[in-house]
Amino acid sequence: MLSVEGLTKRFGGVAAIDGVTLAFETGSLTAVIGPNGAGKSTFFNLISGALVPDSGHVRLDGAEITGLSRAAIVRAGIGRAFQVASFFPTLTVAENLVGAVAAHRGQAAGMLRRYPPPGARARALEVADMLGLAEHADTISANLSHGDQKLLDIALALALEPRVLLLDEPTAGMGPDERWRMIERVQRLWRQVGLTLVFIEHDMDIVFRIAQTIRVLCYGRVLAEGTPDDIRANPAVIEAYLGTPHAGADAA
Ligand SMILES: Nc1ncnc2c1ncn2[C@@H]1O[C@H](COP(=O)(O)OP(=O)(O)OP(=O)(O)O)[C@@H](O)[C@H]1O
Repeated sequence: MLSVEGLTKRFGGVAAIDGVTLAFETGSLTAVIGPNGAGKSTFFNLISGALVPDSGHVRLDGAEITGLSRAAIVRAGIGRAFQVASFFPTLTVAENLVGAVAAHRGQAAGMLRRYPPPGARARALEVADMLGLAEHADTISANLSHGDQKLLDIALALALEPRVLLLDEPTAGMGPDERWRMIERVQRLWRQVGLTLVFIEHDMDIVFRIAQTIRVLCYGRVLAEGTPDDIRANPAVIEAYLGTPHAGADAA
């Protein structure tokens, strides 16, 4: 289980995350939602080690990971895919993934194109297949569609064999069709790998359709947590975020 306790991060006078205590059950699929500026990205930055909290704890299966380096947190089992793509655009999908697999195994990254370490390409192709990218294995990454570039970003995080995967707005910037294709792939991946998956999402149709549980942040604090049904009916969430009772309520 991933848990945070009393987590706090201030930027000047603003408490972006303010005494947040939350838990994410092993193997669960959770959406983190909230208005702009609620602290969602800061929350992910604190868990993944991009930011160090002012106070509080982050624990994975009881082990303290607070304040560890990003690399140490990845090794502990927390992966993250970003809103902004993080691959090498001039390399193919497979080459990018071989690099990630090899680095994760502590193998030298040099000479990878000509001499990939034994087993690394097979594992890279397996990961590509999990995200539906197998047919693009030899495509130069820069030539992928926007949606496939986001899938590659997730594949790169997956190559590091995380137990927890954080996805920051996986459908950002996508049209409706591409958006649902992405969500279907993410959901399939979650089922297949048995990950603890936590995602930030602004599209409430997606959130209510796929999340098992939802955590709502507002002004850096936990406004509500519960099942999609709990959240839809929560007066504080409706007032602060959803506006009217959610129209997509029957979609789930
Ligand atoms: N590096 C920073 N320096 C100063 N203030 C910051 C920094 N990062 C975030 N903040 C502030 O912290 C608060 C929370 O920001 P954060 O980006 O975490 O919210 P968010 O919920 O992810 O927003 P959005 O939905 O718009 O992405 C905001 O008031 C923001 O201006």
